[in-house]
Amino acid sequence: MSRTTSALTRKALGNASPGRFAARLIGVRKSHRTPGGPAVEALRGVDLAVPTGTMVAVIGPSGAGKSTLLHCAAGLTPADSGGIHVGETSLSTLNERALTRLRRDRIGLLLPGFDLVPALTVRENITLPVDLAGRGRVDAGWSNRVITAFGPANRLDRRPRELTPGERRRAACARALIGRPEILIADEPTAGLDTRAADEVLALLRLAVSDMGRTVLTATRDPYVASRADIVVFLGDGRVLDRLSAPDQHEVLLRMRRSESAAPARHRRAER
Ligand SMILES: Nc1ncnc2c1ncn2[C@@H]1O[C@H](COP(=O)(O)OP(=O)(O)OP(=O)(O)O)[C@@H](O)[C@H]1O
Repeated sequence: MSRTTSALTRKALGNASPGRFAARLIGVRKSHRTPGGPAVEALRGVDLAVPTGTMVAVIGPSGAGKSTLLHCAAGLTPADSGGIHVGETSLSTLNERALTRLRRDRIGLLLPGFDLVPALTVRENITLPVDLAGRGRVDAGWSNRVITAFGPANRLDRRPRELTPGERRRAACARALIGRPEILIADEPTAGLDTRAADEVLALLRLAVSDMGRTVLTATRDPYVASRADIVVFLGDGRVLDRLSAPDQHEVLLRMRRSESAAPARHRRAER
């Protein structure tokens, strides 16, 4: 993206009318500092808009900055510079307490390592966030919809170890949806699953958008997963390299290859 286009994109994103976007990142930069080592620039000025009621997939190779982007969008990691908005709220205006409340009330998280609690049943796992936050915050109708969306009713009173890996991931997905979040942020939601199980998880994410009116921001390395999104954003070396609407898998693969071959040249230019 040229400097002028990027500046225009930032202006457009910054002026976006309220409600149109569930999340916006405007010129976000983020470096990771390691003790004694050089800082790693994970995001180098990322502009990204996630339209309300869509599924947006960020795709890129390992180290492209996908997880850092998702963590910044979720308010889990502060950006070094740039703007991050969830709905109309600018994260930089929030203190730690308000940020915690925003994450609890408005964002659903499906992140690696967010495993189910082994001692609880599937139903208890799914409703855990609302039970911890205090009953009554979410209406029974919504809870029932989410529990039904998880899938087989006869699995609800089982422990996580009795489920298939796909069912466990779907339960984690339902748990992320139970608080009726404006946006569900899912990092590699199908990682480690076979095609069938991955399809079941993707079906639930699609349902969250089409039937439940949620917005999904996800990250993946898998072109098939990305092709199930409404918009695909290609990330490489901490930059947005390309975007694609209404993707098909073949086109995602083509653009991935194109982005990957363009990235080193871009990188070389930036270092001069
Ligand atoms: N906590 C951290 N400390 C130091 N460097 C980090 C940290 N987290 C990420 N990085 C570095 O930042 C860059 C982007 O990492 P990130 O995990 O965001 O990429 P990714 O696209 O999600 O990769 P993957 O697909 O492998 O998860 C990488 O070079 C990574 O090594």
